[in-house]
Amino acid sequence: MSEILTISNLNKSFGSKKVLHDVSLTVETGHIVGLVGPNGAGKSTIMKTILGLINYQSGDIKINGQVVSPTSHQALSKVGALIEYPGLYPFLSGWDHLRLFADGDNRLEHMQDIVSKLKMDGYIKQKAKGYSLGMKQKLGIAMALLNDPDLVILDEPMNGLDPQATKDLRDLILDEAKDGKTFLISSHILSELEKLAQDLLIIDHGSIIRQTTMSELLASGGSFIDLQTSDDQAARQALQAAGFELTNDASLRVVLTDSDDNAMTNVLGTLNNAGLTVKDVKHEEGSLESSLLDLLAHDQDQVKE
Ligand SMILES: Nc1ncnc2c1ncn2[C@@H]1O[C@H](COP(=O)(O)OP(=O)(O)OP(=O)(O)O)[C@@H](O)[C@H]1O
Repeated sequence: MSEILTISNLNKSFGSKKVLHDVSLTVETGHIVGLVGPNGAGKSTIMKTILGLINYQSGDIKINGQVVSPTSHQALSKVGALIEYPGLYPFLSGWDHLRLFADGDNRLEHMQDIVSKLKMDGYIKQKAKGYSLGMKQKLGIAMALLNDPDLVILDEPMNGLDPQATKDLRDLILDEAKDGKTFLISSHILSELEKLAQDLLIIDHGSIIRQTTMSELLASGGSFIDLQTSDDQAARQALQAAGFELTNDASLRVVLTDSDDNAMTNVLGTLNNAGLTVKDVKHEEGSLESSLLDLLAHDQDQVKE
């Protein structure tokens, strides 16, 4: 496997405020990588430094082995990006925007192709000043993908997209990744990222607290049995007395361990023996959201110590 992007010991301050602390990460060629973390953690700042849009105090950013900085852009010729909101000219049409950005021999073909894939045919010839948030966002994504980049950096690309447009974008990203393109995507819509990303970079307070794969993180989130009974308080006591681990929240949730193959039977048997009626039961796998919240809570505890 080769790495298309490597960042080593990146430090960035705005005035006296330090926002990136020794950030080191790698992005494998052809992978879809999610960059996740709380508001203000430093996701956009990392993306902007990768794109040479802002300077940094120390560290090293390389794309395909070439250094990137505000004064060294060569490697960025094969990078497409959408950061925050796309800067659009209100009196030009979407098609005009694409024409301004399109490069290479088959540019008209590429433009039509991306317009069709993102289902923008109906309004692409209209002036951008009349576009909705989602239409603008799609145009920004189209511009990022237009010139067949090797690496695509998307900051909150699902912002403003309706469910159909979100699915269209997901399918497009998955298709492009199959053809070997690499994506670095930040998003707060974790359920969407869960369907897309195979690798994850988790950032908190300007530091990468974990670089992992989606499957590894989800597996670490465990699985559960969620229950509703005729008397949840009595059910909690009966299950705890029988040795089951329960989560501390208000719901009645049994934590499953790998070693317990008959957990469902045993849980239901325990409740039955206690004379309780089970009204609802669900087997739930850990989600990206729950795994991430656990990790961030753990990081907060370490910051306090
Ligand atoms: N131009 C700037 N001047 C001063 N501080 C800035 C500037 N840009 C960002 N910051 C600060 O840097 C920190 C990281 O911001 P950044 O926008 O990278 O976070 P983020 O993870 O993208 O957040 P969000 O999820 O809210 O978009 C924040 O504390 C922010 O206030």
